[in-house]
Amino acid sequence: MAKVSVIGAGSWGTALAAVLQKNGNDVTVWSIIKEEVEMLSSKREHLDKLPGVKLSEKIVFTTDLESAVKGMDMLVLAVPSPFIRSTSKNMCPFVSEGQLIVNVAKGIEEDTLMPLPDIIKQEIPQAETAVLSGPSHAEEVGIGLPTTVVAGARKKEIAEYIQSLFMNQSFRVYTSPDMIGIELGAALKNVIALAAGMADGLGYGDNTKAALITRGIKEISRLAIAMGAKAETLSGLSGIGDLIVTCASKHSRNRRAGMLMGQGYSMDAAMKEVKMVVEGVYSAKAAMGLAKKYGVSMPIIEQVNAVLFEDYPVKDAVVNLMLRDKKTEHEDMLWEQE
Ligand SMILES: NC(=O)c1ccc[n+]([C@@H]2O[C@H](COP(=O)([O-])OP(=O)(O)OC[C@H]3O[C@@H](n4cnc5c(N)ncnc54)[C@H](O)[C@@H]3O)[C@@H](O)[C@H]2O)c1
Ligand SMILES: O=P(O)(O)OC[C@H](O)CO
Repeated sequence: MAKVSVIGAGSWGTALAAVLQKNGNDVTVWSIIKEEVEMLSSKREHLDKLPGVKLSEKIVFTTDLESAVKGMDMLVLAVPSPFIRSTSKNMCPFVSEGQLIVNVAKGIEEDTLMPLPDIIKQEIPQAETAVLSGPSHAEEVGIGLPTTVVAGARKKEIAEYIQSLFMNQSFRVYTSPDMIGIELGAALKNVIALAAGMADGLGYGDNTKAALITRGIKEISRLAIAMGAKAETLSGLSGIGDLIVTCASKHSRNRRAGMLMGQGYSMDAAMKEVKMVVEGVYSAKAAMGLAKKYGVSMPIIEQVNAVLFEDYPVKDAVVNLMLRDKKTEHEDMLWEQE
C-alpha cells in the first residue's frame, strides 16, 4: 500500500490514522504537542479526544515534521482550521513537487475569506491539494460504524488514489471533481449547526430543526454556487449529508456549543465548556464576509453572527427569522402567467 502521514493528532486525525492503518498503509501521525505524542506512543489511545479507540503498535507518532512529511505518498492535513496556515507554512520546506496533501479540516479563514485548500496552495505552491469530507464523526469512525465520505481532487486519478487508500467495508469513499463545493459545504454547515444547537438549547422541537436544516442548505447552496460550486455537491454527502449529521448528532461540538448558548451561555463560556475546537464560530464571520462579497442573502448565518458577536438574544434572533419579509420558497420557480 502507501506511506501516509496524518498531520494533526486530535480526534479526527487519530480516527483517520486508525482507518488508514487498518487498510494496510504505513502510517505516521504528527502532532505539535509533545505530551500528545508521548501519550499516543505509550498508551496507543487518545485518552482525551478519542477514548476507547485502540491504535495499532505499527503507527508511528512524532513531533518531527520533517520526517513526517518527507517521502510520504499522501499527507492528510487534520489540524483544526485556524492552524491550517501556520502548519502549512511549517510543512512547506519538506514538501516535494507534486506531493499530495489531502485537507480534512473544515473552515474558512476569517481574515482572508479563503477556503482551506487555497491557503494550503498559497503556503505550499508545489503541493497537489485535495479534500476528503462528509458526514463523519470521529467517535463513530473510530469504532468502525458505517460511514460515507467524498474525496475531491482536480483529477480523477488523484481522487481515485485517495479513495483506494481510505476505503474499506465500514468507510465508503466516493469521488468528485468539485473541490470548492465540498469545502464550502463542510465549512458552512458548522454555522448552521450552531443555530440548530441554539434551537435545541431553547427547547424547540423537530419542526424547528427541520426548518433550519432545509433553509440552511438553501443559503449554503446560494453562496457556494455563486462561488463556483455545483448544486449536486450541496445535495450530496459533504453538503446536506454533513449538515444533517452535524445538526442532529450528540457528538457535534458545533451543535453542543450552540445548545449551551441557547441555554444562556455566552459564546466564550460555551467554547470553554466544549473544550474542543468549535469551528462554526470562526466560519460565521467569514461566511458573512463572503455573503456580502458575492451579494447573496444568508439570513440564518446573519442571525448566528448577531448572537455570537453582538450579544443578541437567541430568542429574538429566531423571531427575526420567522418574521422576515414574506418570501416564495424557491426564488427561481416560475408562476403560471395570468
Ligand atoms: N472530530 C470529528 O469528528 C471531525 C470529523 C470530520 C472533520 N473534522 C475536522 O478535522 C479538523 C480537526 O478536528 P479534530 O476533531 O481532530 O479537532 P481536535 O480539537 O480534536 O484537534 C486538536 C488537535 O490539533 C492539533 N493542534 C493543536 N494546536 C495546534 C497548533 N497550534 N498547530 C497545529 N496543530 C495543533 C493537536 O494535535 C490537537 O490534538 C477540524 O477542522 C474538524 O472540523 C473533525
Ligand atoms: O463536531 P463538529 O460539529 O465539529 O462536526 C464534526 C464533523 O464535521 C462532522 O462531519
